[in-house]
Amino acid sequence: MSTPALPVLDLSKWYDGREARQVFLAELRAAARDFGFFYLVGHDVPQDLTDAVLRGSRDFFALPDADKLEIEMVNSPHFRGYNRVGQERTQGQRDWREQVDIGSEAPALPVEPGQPAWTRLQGPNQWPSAQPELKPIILRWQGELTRVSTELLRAFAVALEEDEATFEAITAGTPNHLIKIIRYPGREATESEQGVGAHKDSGFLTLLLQERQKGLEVEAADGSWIEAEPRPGSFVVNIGELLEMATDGYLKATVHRVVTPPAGADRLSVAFFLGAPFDAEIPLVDLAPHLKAQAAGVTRDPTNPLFRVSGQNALKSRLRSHPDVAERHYPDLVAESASAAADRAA
Ligand SMILES: O=C(O)CCC(=O)C(=O)O
Ligand SMILES: [Fe+2]
Repeated sequence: MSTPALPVLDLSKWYDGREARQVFLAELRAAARDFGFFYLVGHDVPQDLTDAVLRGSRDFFALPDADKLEIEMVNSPHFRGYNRVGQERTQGQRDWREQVDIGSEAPALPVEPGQPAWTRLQGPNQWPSAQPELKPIILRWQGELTRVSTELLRAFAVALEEDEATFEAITAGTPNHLIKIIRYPGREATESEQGVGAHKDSGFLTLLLQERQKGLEVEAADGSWIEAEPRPGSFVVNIGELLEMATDGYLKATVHRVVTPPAGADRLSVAFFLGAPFDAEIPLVDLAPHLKAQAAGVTRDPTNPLFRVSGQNALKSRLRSHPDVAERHYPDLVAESASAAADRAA
């Protein structure tokens, strides 16, 4: 395996006495500031579970279309379930991938007048009846990755010279997350190469499991693209827009994309996005002056407003990525944003 351009961090150092912890924190700060991306090893997620997740993912995508479409996302007001290739969009362009979205398991809240629209994001997942073994595997995965990402967020707080519990409002109780099981089919190079278009992740932290095919690319400070090849036993970790916002840009959310594999190959990955509970306000960390002096501020993008309430951010991202779900389950909001756009154009 070639030497990776992105740093490799070992989470076992965080648990391994004071000196090792200090080394880990310095590495974490540097990786987060220089790239916003790193590989994580030493995380203690059992290999047999990782293998089962990858096998279960492969088995799902090998099911007949009818079994996959049984859990099509458009059935779900909570944006859970299966999307066919080309169904999802990034920056208005079709992504060449099929995928299943699975969130925190919770009952849907009653839809009542006056409730914010994002309360409709909470709800049950859709599970394929043709593959009953998938649900217990993914629920175990949710538990393990919640443990790792919660611990990482504690480490980030300490690396920022804050109390370990700074982000407790995000991770206490049942933290909010989204798992995306993704398959990128291969394609002739003459077609679009957009597996997923260039974007930043919208949550706090992302932990990505890659199978064997490369394709993930990370934007470097000079605008070039760094390949983040699969490394067995590791996760690729990156910072999302909410952690950038919480730290006034001291930690940064980095743009990345996936390039479609060549015809005849395909690529499998499983992403875990740690978000904040929908009703949580994003905490704004009051950084020590010497850190504040290095904080770049939050990137402002008029086409991508950031909100303090987590659910508002989550709904914004979901409506943008899944216009079919938006039209079926949120017609009021679609009409509202169309008229706001018309007002702006007038
Ligand atoms: O599949 C991957 O490697 C990355 C996917 C990704 O960046 C995303 O879904 O946000
Ligand atoms: Fe991403």
